[in-house]
Amino acid sequence: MSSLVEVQSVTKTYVQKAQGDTPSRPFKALDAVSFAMTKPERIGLIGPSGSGKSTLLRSLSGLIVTETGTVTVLDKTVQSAGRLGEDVRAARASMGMIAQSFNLVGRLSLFTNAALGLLGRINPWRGFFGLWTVEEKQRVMAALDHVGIAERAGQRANTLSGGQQQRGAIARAIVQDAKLILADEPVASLDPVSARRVMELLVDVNERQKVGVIVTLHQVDYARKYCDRILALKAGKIVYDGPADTLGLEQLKDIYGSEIESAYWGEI
Ligand SMILES: Nc1ncnc2c1ncn2[C@@H]1O[C@H](COP(=O)(O)OP(=O)(O)OP(=O)(O)O)[C@@H](O)[C@H]1O
Repeated sequence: MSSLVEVQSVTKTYVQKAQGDTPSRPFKALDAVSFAMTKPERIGLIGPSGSGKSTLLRSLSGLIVTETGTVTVLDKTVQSAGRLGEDVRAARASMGMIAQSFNLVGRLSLFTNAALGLLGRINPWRGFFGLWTVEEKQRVMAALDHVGIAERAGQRANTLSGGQQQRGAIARAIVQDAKLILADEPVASLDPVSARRVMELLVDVNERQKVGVIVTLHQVDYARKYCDRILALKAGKIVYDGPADTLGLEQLKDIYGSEIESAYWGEI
């Protein structure tokens, strides 16, 4: 395997609707974005609101199809020149996705939600009827234990706290044996203690299981603390790609402008 993720010159244009006297016009949500992850890293994707973070993350899994450029994950083409690759399903099978909320199927138990990580590799009917083998059950319980919520296995997902649901989504990615986790604002709606626990778990799966992590974060502080590399977007362009600890305050002020005070709690 040459790289976990390779993004080459990806551009995504949306049409901004007319407002008042201003006619509708195209604008680039992603503008010739390129980067690669050659070993399992933790990349924090930061930038002001509307800078293109979610668009970039969603294009990595092919949920958003870009006009130009190529996205490759684990040497499988997710998309190229505006078309999904033939390998996109195989690529997705190795990606664990974690969103800000609604990660789990609310009416199903936590156990079943985590077991859904097995679906890519078993007969879907067996999954549909919950006919898991003993080994599969053990695998699911081990993952729930790993994220510290095994005692909640039988509980309906919609009765779990936000932090427990996020941990359930991480357990599902572990069960799936994901090689890459794509997390879109996974801690945005959590209290600080739950947020810290979720970020620590992402560090843990990265370090112990060698899973690459790409996580969008509103809070720069989390990116600096829990990620080893930061990609900063501004108006659809990458304006910083480097170690988390060398991203300086002046650069941050330049990236965030007036949003800096809500994006960064450190000393300004
Ligand atoms: N379907 C769409 N149609 C039109 N414009 C869109 C669409 N999806 C996103 N955009 C625009 O593209 C830009 C980038 O959006 P994106 O959600 O990627 O930003 P973001 O950095 O994740 O923002 P936030 O931090 O606020 O979530 C924004 O200006 C957004 O309004």
